[in-house]
Amino acid sequence: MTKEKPLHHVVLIGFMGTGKSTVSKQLAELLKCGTADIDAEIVRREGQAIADIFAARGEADFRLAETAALAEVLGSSDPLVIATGGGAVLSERNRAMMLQDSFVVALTADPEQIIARVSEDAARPLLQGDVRERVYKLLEDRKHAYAFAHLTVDTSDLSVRQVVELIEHGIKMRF
Ligand SMILES: Nc1ncnc2c1ncn2[C@@H]1O[C@H](COP(=O)(O)OP(=O)(O)O)[C@@H](O)[C@H]1O
Ligand SMILES: O=C(O)C1=C[C@@H](OP(=O)(O)O)[C@@H](O)[C@H](O)C1
Ligand SMILES: [Mg+2]
Repeated sequence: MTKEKPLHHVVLIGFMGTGKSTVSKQLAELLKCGTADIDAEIVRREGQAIADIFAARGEADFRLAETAALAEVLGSSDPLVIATGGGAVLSERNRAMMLQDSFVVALTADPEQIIARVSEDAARPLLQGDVRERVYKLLEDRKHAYAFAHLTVDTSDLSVRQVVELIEHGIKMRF
């Protein structure tokens, strides 16, 4: 009988504005482990802001940089809480890497909550123009994209602290 490999990292997936970046930092504090945000890693590796990579090099190039950053971070020997960008799950290769030795948590939120949260920050290149229209269109395109997670947390009516505690509980149940 083959023994199941222990899960090393916690990976947060989910649509833009569901709270991945914010939750990852607080969850890492609670779990007393390191943290990484793939968007921040891309900026560090490429020496360019996310919006500038989209504008100057296009989305396909951004996705290549995203896969490279994800592979590097997942290779860390220290256990990490990892916030991905909302589109990282669109690649089969990325999904396979995430499932290799990580506990994958999907964050969700109602469309109107997402719109309210992302409207505070105009930096997301895929939400330029009519934010409401863009969010509804992308939510439809990605409606099944986050279903591969081990655990899904609807953050709509929860504080960041409550989300963090639910994930901690889910991790305890899993191990
Ligand atoms: N549970 C929550 N309740 C209210 N606001 C939240 C919650 N989680 C995140 N936010 C806010 O929503 C915005 C987007 O959060 P962020 O962590 O950047 O999301 P993501 O990384 O998933 O795009 C931020 O202003 C953040 O403070
Ligand atoms: O959903 C997406 O395709 C994207 C989400 C963003 O991250 P957040 O989900 O953290 O906003 C960032 O990676 C980029 O703007 C593309
Ligand atoms: Mg983020």
